[in-house]
Amino acid sequence: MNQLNREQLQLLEKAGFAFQKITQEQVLAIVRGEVPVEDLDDTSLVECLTVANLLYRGGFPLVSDYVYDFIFLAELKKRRPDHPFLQKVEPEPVALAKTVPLPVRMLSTEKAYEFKSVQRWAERIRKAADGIGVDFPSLLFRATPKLDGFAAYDDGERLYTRGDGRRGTDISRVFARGLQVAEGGKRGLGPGEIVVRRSYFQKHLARVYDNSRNFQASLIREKDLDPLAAEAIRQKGAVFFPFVLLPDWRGVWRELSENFETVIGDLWNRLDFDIDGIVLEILDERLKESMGATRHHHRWQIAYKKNTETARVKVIAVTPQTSRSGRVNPVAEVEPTRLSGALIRRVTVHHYGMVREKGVGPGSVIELSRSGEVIPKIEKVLVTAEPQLPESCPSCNSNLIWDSDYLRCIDNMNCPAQITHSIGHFFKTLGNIDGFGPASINRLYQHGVRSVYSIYTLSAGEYEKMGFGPRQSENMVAQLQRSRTEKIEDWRFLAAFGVYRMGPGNCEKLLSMFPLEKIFSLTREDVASIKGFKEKTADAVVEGMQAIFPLFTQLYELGFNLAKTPVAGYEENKFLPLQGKIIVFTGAMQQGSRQEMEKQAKLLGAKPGKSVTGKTDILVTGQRVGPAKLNKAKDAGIKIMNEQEYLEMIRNME
Ligand SMILES: NC(=O)c1ccc[n+]([C@@H]2O[C@H](COP(=O)([O-])OP(=O)(O)OC[C@H]3O[C@@H](n4cnc5c(N)ncnc54)[C@H](O)[C@@H]3O)[C@@H](O)[C@H]2O)c1
Ligand SMILES: [Zn+2]
Repeated sequence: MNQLNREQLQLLEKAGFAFQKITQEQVLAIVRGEVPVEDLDDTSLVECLTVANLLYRGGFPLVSDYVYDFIFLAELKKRRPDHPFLQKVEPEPVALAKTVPLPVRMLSTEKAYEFKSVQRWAERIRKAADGIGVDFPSLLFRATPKLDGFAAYDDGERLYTRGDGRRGTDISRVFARGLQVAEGGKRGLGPGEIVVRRSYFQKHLARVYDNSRNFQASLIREKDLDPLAAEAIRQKGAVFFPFVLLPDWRGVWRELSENFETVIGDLWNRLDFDIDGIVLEILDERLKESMGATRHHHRWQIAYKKNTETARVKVIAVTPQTSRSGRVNPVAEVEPTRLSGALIRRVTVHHYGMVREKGVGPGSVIELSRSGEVIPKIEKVLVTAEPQLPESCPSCNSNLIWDSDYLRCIDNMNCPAQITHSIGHFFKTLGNIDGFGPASINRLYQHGVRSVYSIYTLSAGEYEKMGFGPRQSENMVAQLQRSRTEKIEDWRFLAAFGVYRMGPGNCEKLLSMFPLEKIFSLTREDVASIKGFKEKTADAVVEGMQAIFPLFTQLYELGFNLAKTPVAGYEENKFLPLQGKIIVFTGAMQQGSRQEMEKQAKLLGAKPGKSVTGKTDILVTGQRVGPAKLNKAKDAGIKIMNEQEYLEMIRNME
């Protein structure tokens, strides 16, 4: 694709769009993945989004939804979260025509391409429900197929396009032309979409149009209907489908989360219409009202989408890589291939068991997808080849053993890969220190450094002797010093040791049940009592804790500035009313300074936070608080109280 096609150019022209900052060639180079979106300046990026959006709305999309959402939009969100383009419903090109106010606002939806994002959305709903006393476990969710048609609103008399969400265009003419409401429905059922039946499209239109999106626009055209459109309307191949008539699934969050794939899969194939996702929403009107909407989407609704783009790639070689834990992971080097906006050269294969069984070797062909948001995944092995299995560790050359599906290097005392990756993991997890990337760690290793502890004990002079520059050496020592004196959560510190299964999340869980001083005397029963742990993993965790004990003690005694995780139900804190709550104070307070309020909250067991994050429980607002901050908190489902409400609450608690 070197040029936009005629239809696309016409669409842009009709919408009054002119290339200004960016050229047509540049847009296409971006679409082909030759120019990364990161290289665009803000104006060009927005221009690129505008082009993609206009072409999509007009029926001739330039890129897939995934690329649009996760390459283009995501970049703008990252750079300019407040950019006006993100604050509104992406406009339809027909907005140039005369518009009329819509009877209700019609918004876009928030998107999720991973179950994890759906979980985060549910978490926000849980918080909002707690905030107004709605019982979350019994809250009903509804899932419906997301029709991939042309959005419209039917008030019984007129039919409107969605327009900019507030004002649409009157397209009642399509009903006058005989368009029917789907499923024997009647007029006036509110929002819905004009859609084309899949079977009808295949039989009558596929020869002329690439997809039904190309065809949809012709149904609402102002000019005389073309014969294919007239016929599709007459034969009910095209209909207006109000959302209230959609087949659905209803149930509580627990059912939904436990059977997510099944619920989604069942709905995905229920209709004879193209769909581009499943819409999830809650049914409680009071909660919906309290959660409200941004200018872009309702907070109580989300669209789960799938990235269906796949690519077939040829494997050039499979390279073994020893990880921190001693697992030897197969990494397939592939012929560079573009997939959903990224150039892919290497793909991690799950394990050597898969390499062996599925025949992933030089010359094999694999099918990749990017179902998640970043990492490519191997869907299938299409052409097999002789696998090459390493016999010894690529790093230390010692023999490998099979541990179920994994190959493992067991010489963890002397394996350079295991040692350097563990050191790297420590600093990366600590997250408050620069200058200890792979290159520096490898140099340290070459000069005999084997543990994080010795890194902390080296002087600037000693770093210089290893070949680090004088300024760099000074800086490394200063960084190390700072990493010990700056406050850091104890769970983060523990997670840095990289015990099996003990990532940041589980460390925080563990430390909210047992204080740091107790964790080396935990029994397997203690560990198994943590939610999500089974006996077998508990054994491994206890063993892993024993293994890090010597290093942990060494480092701990250097005196890190650890912030204790409040221990729930632990004797001394038992009756604190705000136990474990993360509270952020913002704005000018009346009762005292913000510091004083924070101190008081701490005494009641709370953890004051500096800024609003997903973990915040309560935002207490004083005078002069900007709407941006409030909206952010609202978006995250955080309970918001003004100073008076807050003071009253703690008075009642005390
Ligand atoms: N590929 C591209 O170039 C390109 C360009 C622009 C936008 N897009 C896609 O479109 C998205 C934005 O489009 P949008 O603003 O129309 O939002 P959207 O795709 O989230 O759609 C929101 C609309 O979905 C409709 N809908 C269909 N089935 C529904 C159901 N069961 N329940 C409720 N609503 C239902 C409603 O009309 C609602 O207005 C982007 O995030 C991207 O995925 C793609
Ligand atoms: Zn090794």
